Amino acid sequence: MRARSVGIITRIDVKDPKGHIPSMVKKLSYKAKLFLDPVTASLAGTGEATEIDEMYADLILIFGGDGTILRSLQLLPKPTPILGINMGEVGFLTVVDPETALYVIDDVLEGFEVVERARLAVKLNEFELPCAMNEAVIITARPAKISEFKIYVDGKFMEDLRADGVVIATPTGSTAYAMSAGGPIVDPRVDGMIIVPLAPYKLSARPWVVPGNSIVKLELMREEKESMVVVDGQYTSNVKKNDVLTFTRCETPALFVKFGDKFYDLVREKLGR
Ligand SMILES: NC(=O)c1ccc[n+]([C@@H]2O[C@H](COP(=O)([O-])OP(=O)(O)OC[C@H]3O[C@@H](n4cnc5c(N)ncnc54)[C@H](O)[C@@H]3O)[C@@H](O)[C@H]2O)c1
Ligand SMILES: Nc1ncnc2c1ncn2[C@@H]1O[C@H](COP(=O)(O)OP(=O)(O)OP(=O)(O)O)[C@@H](O)[C@H]1O
Repeated sequence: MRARSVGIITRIDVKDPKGHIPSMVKKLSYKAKLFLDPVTASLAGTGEATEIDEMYADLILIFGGDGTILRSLQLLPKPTPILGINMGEVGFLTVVDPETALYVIDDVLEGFEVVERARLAVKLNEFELPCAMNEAVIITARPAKISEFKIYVDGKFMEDLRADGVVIATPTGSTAYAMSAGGPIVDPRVDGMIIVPLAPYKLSARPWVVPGNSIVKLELMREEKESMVVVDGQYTSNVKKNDVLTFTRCETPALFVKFGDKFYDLVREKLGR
């Protein structure tokens, strides 16, 4: 693919002492039509800004950490290839080092390949929530309270759990919250959905991996204990007894610019610390 228009999104509290972001804007302004989010426009000293939900571009550059990628994915108006430049702490999804970004972009503008990453569609009863790149977490609204729910896969009863909650993750999200909760690390090329109980009050409870095209349903059982569903740490909604959450594959995967095959290096280098 080639990019004739590029959107640039920057983490709100970014620190950029070396001026990587204004340099990128200047360089790209000769090569492509640019859409700058308000943070980027202010750093670059240009008057014109475009909100993320108005960025109809061929390519999106994101200066930030993983949270900035997750947030942008929920706001972008159409599926667009993303290249993340790490201006955050961990940067598992932001694979380009800011020191090399100006060189990397030359190659990318010559043409790039796109990798699809599966997302999760989340429904609360009949109401569609934003698709999850990492996961949906169902968790008690009050700390140190226990929730109770039943999980079904393709109409078959899987198990009932009393627990703090449960994480339903994509393979991409397997290295995030799901990993911390004891779930397996899953290569993102695997077509699967990961179900990880959070502090289950049950000796036999274990994480599950089910096929990526499964229909997973979760039914809340307890009346008096309110819970929440949180999508990618960005979107939150309250859930209550008899609510049913449904998880399926999202029709629109996330698109990332292919940048080496770094998954195992990233796991070793970023999560092994
Ligand atoms: N105990 C935990 O591990 C825990 C708790 C809450 C949220 N999270 C994760 O945080 C994400 C939201 O990110 P945020 O930056 O807005 O919140 P945040 O600032 O609280 O950061 C959470 C951390 O998770 C890392 N992370 C996010 N996605 C990742 C991925 N796919 N692989 C590896 N690491 C990843 C981030 O780099 C960051 O260090 C959620 O989707 C959830 O996965 C993790
Ligand atoms: N323009 C913005 N407006 C509002 N919130 C933003 C904006 N940019 C970033 N954020 C939020 O700020 C938080 C911190 O950003 P981010 O996760 O990118 O950095 P980080 O946590 O240091 O990096 P990492 O996730 O790689 O460890 C995230 O929750 C993100 O959603």
